[in-house]
Amino acid sequence: MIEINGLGVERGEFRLKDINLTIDDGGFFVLMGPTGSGKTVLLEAMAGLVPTSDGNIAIDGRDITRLPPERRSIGIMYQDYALFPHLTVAGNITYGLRYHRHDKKITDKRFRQLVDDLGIRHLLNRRPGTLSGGEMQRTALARALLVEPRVIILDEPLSALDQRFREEIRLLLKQIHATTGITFFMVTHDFSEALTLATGAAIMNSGTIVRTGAIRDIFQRPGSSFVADFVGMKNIFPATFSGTTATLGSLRIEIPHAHHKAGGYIAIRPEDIVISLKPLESSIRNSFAGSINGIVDQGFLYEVYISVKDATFISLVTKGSAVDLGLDIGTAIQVCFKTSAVHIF
Ligand SMILES: Nc1ncnc2c1ncn2[C@@H]1O[C@H](COP(=O)(O)OP(=O)(O)OP(=O)(O)O)[C@@H](O)[C@H]1O
Repeated sequence: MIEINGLGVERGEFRLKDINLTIDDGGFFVLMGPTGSGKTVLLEAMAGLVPTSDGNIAIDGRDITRLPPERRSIGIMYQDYALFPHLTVAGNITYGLRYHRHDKKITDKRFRQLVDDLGIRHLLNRRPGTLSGGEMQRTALARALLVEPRVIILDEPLSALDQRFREEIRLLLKQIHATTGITFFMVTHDFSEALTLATGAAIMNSGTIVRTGAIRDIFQRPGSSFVADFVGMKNIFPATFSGTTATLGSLRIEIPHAHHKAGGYIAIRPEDIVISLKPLESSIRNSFAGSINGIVDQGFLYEVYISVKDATFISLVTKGSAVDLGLDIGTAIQVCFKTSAVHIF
């Protein structure tokens, strides 16, 4: 278990203040927050790369706050991978071992297993400059894992990859997490990534943690307007699935592809919900009759709350359209969204 109590860090003008987190053993913890909120500073403080000014960090009850990085049992994989250009892939992967006492026989076996699991055996003699993004990533991951950390810290590991590799590495991370029992602590900006990987999450803003909990809970009950705005997806509903249909109370919602999990959630971004006075004659498959039960002024836009049977959908509407449509409380309105706008998790 990782326990962070009242942690403070000073970096120039920036302050990380009173950080308190508890992360269970073997969890997959995700840290999110706007740019500049202090996520990297927190990771670096945990890894022992920047000094702390207050509080402490313990792993399994052992206070590591003053220990040097190599004695913390924490592996870190940086956003830019930080591979050494003059070393081969093999040299990069084994680099960390020089700071760790280890049994050569066991480490050699582990090395072979890791390069096979990560599919990089054929790259061992290459230098980082000749590798693709995905290959650099796997090399960095192998380096962080070879020293057998209790915790692995990943700073936006998927952000530099194109969509195809992201999916692949995401699965790989999930698999490594499941098979090694290592606790993962990952920064990401990607909500679908967080939703598929995380067992727990924290949201940061301006150097403090503003919300912790299960990621789905954070989506459903943000607890503050900052978190609600940050997570952005406001239309989140529990649903059951059968083929390409999600059932939400008495509503049947068409979804982009067949989904076979019995229970789960669907989410639709408010900007993806179109409203009209009559059902739309178009390819939009989801169209439901409802009535307006709230309108909130958001500056350039109105946030319009529409009740449809057991659910309330939120749509973002420009002020011009609101006037054109004559929107008011009680107006009967059609809620429409494409199947591709339905996110499933
Ligand atoms: N060495 C430093 N000296 C001064 N200020 C720093 C230093 N390192 C970080 N900061 C500042 O601390 C703040 C938090 O930076 P940090 O890199 O942790 O943000 P982040 O949440 O990881 O952002 P991003 O999502 O963009 O990676 C920023 O304002 C940054 O400029």
